[in-house]
Amino acid sequence: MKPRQALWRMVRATPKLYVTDIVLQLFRSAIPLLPALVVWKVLDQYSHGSNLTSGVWVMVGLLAGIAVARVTVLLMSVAMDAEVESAVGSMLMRNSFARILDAPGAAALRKPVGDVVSRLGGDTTTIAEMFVYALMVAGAGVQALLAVIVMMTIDPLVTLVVFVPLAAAGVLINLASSRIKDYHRASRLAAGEVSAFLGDAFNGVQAIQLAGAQRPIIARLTSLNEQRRRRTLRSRLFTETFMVSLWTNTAHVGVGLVLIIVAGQMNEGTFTVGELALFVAYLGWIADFTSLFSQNLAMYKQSVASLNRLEEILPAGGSLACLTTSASTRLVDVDAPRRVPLMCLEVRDLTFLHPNSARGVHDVSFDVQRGTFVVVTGRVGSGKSTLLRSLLGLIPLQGGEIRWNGELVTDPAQFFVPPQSAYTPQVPRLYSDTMRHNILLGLPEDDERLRLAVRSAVLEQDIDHLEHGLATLVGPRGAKLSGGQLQRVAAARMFVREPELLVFDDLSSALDVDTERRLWERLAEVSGRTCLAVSHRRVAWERADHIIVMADGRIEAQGTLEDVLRASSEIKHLWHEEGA
Ligand SMILES: Nc1ncnc2c1ncn2[C@@H]1O[C@H](COP(=O)(O)OP(=O)(O)OP(=O)(O)O)[C@@H](O)[C@H]1O
Repeated sequence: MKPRQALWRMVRATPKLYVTDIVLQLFRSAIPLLPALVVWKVLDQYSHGSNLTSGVWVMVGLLAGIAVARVTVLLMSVAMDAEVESAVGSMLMRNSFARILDAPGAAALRKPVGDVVSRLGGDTTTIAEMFVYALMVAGAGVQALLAVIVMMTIDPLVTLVVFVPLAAAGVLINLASSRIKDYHRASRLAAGEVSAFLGDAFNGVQAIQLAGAQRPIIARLTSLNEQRRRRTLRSRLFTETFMVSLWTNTAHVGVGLVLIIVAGQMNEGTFTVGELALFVAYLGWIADFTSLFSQNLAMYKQSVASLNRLEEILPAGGSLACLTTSASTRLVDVDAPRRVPLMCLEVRDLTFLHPNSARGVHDVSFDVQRGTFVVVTGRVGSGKSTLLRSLLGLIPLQGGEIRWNGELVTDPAQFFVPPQSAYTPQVPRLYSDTMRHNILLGLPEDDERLRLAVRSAVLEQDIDHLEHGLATLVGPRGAKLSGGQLQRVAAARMFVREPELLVFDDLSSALDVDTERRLWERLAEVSGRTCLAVSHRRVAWERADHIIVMADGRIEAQGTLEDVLRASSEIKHLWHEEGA
């Protein structure tokens, strides 16, 4: 789909809004033409010897009435402009978000987070402003047309002369239009690079400090900022200063030409003072239209660049068509899935290889029965996380099938969410909010349920020691908590949802042995809980009903602890390492 078609699709999505705005724009533009008409007629009557006293009062009355109408329409149309701007901006943001969130959970963004945020903010604003300007230009165009018609009825020759310099400027602007797009693209790219760099720097503050790399980081930021400054300045100078001044000055040349041509006619009495007043006033409006038109042309070119930039952040398969669709998205009409009590989860020949390393998991098959504790173990890089992620639909399955009580799960990403399952990744994400809100994450307040979840996650003592308990703010991404606390807040977030299947990816990395042991003990306190957990600790293996040992992306052995200790050299190795 071409950008032009995509923009038109957005108009068709909410036609009433645009029609209302354009009607208001027509009034907003037509009313300012009236004062010059009044002044023209009054001055002409005066030139023909009428009494000015009564005419002045009529003129004042009419001008006052026009002024009131003008202000009223102006206020209404400004309010409607804001509606259009927010409709366009929110449609683009909502659709971009919906597509990004529709991608498998663990799929990486196509651009750094900072750059994505910059595009969602800056580029959507560029497009939304272009729409508002386009509607203003439509009104101003009708205004200019009406002005030209009135001027033509007075003196066609003088009117045509005015357009010669404007036409020349139009050709110049057309020649420059591709440069406008390139300059805008370069300036937005530089802004995105600064945001992306800042995002990465904030994420890696500790690494930067440990490496003593503050100076080079600041130097790099300074150079990126300088590049952004230069490119933004070039883009603005070219579009705003050069183009606007070209149009406005050309219009002024037109006024000069009118004055030169009509000077002789006024002497002869064929061009009146009233007509001159009207020409000068209307030329001003025509100049405004041409200036607005040139700005809008520039904005259109910038919007095309911005639309392409938004398209670039969509996951594979995303296009301009999905950015500009008016169909409601999952973001607004998502329904909580119906609980389907788990009896047996069957995984058969599950395969996923990471595209850039060709490593992952091959032909993995196992069962998880209701109420059992299944532990996945293996050395670093043996495929444990990939196994959990592909099972849960966070990365797309390349082969194999998953059955829940015998029924094929066709879309794991949609299915493996609460109340069916909940998952704690190796590095859980918390939000800059209170501990309570991080655990509930939108669930209705229920103190008893919360207390049980906190107990199951072995978090109660930590909360008792915090000054504000559950109301403690955890800081950005939970930065005020230790790694172990962070893991357990995320675990409590799972428990409070009481899912059919609890999935943990490697609590051992952040918890000491004793805390991990207590967590598995508490897991068993509530009967019927089913859990699939990655762990390489004896405390987990000893409680496990079933152990899956991974080696090089395949299952080396599975069964009870006794079974796997007999059959697997991997777990023997890990067992001795653990003991040591
Ligand atoms: N995003 C990725 N791109 C390319 N290869 C990857 C990616 N993630 C993992 N791998 C590779 O896939 C294999 C399995 O990785 P995985 O993270 O599943 O192992 P793991 O057993 O969970 O390791 P750990 O104990 O360190 O968490 C490894 O060889 C790893 O290098």
